[in-house]
Amino acid sequence: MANKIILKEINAAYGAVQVLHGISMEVGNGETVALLGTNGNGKSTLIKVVAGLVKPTAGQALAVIDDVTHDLGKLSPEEIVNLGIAMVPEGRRLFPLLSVEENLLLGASRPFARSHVNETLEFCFEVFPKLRDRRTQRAGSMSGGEQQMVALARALMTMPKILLIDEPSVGLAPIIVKQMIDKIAELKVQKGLTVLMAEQNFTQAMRIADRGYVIVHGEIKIEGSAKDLANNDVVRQLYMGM
Ligand SMILES: Nc1ncnc2c1ncn2[C@@H]1O[C@H](COP(=O)(O)OP(=O)(O)OP(=O)(O)O)[C@@H](O)[C@H]1O
Repeated sequence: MANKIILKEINAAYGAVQVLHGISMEVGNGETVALLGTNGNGKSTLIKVVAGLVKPTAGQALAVIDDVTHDLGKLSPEEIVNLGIAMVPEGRRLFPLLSVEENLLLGASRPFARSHVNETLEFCFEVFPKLRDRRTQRAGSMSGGEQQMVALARALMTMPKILLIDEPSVGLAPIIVKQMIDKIAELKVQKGLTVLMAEQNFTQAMRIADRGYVIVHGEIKIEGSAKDLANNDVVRQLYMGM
């Protein structure tokens, strides 16, 4: 059964300020697609459109879940989570005073996930053994990398089919970024996920992405495979200073 995202000519605005201009893109079943671009170009806003947190002012945001098409513009964020689309927000947004385990359990709020909570929690602890060791520790006292693990695991607790990940590498040391990106690739295979990931770190993102889209000032400027993008002059200028 296929799980996809299809965006058609999406515009989005904060008040009078339009930040997305006619974005059309697709994330195919089982694909990992990277949304690339430097700060403030609209990556987070686009992720939020898919999560239902920002409503498009024009265009259509569709998700296909188990072969059924849904219009995301007409659904609440909660309904979108219930469909099987989970977001790992930028900056992790954990409950700092709650324990690691309590944060994870809050992820299992949708009815389908609630009935599988024990096995999903066990799966998360197998993926991130450190979280099992630290299950009673307050999330706010974990390191940045550990907090990113909690945020990723909390999204997995919703038992998603499509995973949206906003800037997983922000504020993390290079070695931790590499581990986190590897973990996302591993999870995608294990769970057969469709993944849309916003990331500024071009090299790390394109290590695991099947394709990428580069957003500049709220428009898609370039799209292609990792190889196409790495050979593109504009990308080389933007990311590699060449
Ligand atoms: N809640 C908001 N209200 C008003 N403007 C906003 C809001 N959120 C984002 N913006 C503006 O929208 C534009 C796009 O921001 P967005 O966060 O989508 O970019 P980004 O590429 O994800 O960058 P970053 O990695 O810094 O989050 C920016 O100019 C930003 O200032």
